[in-house]
Amino acid sequence: MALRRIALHYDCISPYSWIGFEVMMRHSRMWNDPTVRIELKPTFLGGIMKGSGNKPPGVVAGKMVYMGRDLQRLNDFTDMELNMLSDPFTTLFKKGSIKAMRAITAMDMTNPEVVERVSIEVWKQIWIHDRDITDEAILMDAFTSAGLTKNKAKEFLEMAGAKEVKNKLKENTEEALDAGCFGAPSFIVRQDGEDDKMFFGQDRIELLCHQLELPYHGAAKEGKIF
Ligand SMILES: N[C@@H](CCC(=O)N[C@@H](CS)C(=O)NCC(=O)O)C(=O)O
Repeated sequence: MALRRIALHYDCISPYSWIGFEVMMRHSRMWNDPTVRIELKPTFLGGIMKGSGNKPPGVVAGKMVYMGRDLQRLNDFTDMELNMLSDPFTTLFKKGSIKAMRAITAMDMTNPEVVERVSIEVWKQIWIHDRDITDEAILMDAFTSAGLTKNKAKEFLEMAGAKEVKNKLKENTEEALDAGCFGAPSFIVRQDGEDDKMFFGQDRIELLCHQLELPYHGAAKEGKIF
């Protein structure tokens, strides 16, 4: 069978991206299918919002309240321990995630094997510990918790300022916009001879599986997301 590629566009500022990432990676391991390739695409959600003319759910008061409840329900359903942020407005809209996502992009360009572990540790810092991921010391903690040496972690933080890295993050973001993305996580399915198909949300992995005729193994397996 011809190769099916699934581009997973995510941003660590987005808790739903974390869930989508874990669920997709678990499915990929369970499928163990050489005709399916997951391509991790660190993306800048702020750029997606701007480029698509969308607004983050948090700017609508009711959606922010709902998101808090939704995350709690997701915790109850899985073994995740997501916390609502103590100051969501500052964390999500003033501080953002660009430095973290640029550093992860630098890893993707040079050491892609660390991207999965590091991304998860960055999500933990913000969405479990409510820590400031614009602070380099917090990012260092995340990178070293993922197994990087201090020197290597520092190197990636420095690389985050490089033009090629900034351009690559922009490129991933534009690629998502071109496919019609307006939020995260987004999954773009690519197959030779077929139009690209975009799926928005961790809760649409079931439909993605149906589209690709791949087994869906649930949002959580025996209560575990991982
Ligand atoms: N139902 C989706 C919601 C995902 C979601 O709300 N993502 C936010 C970022 S954390 C977003 O991009 N929202 C844009 C929108 O809802 O239009 C899911 O469960 O994954």
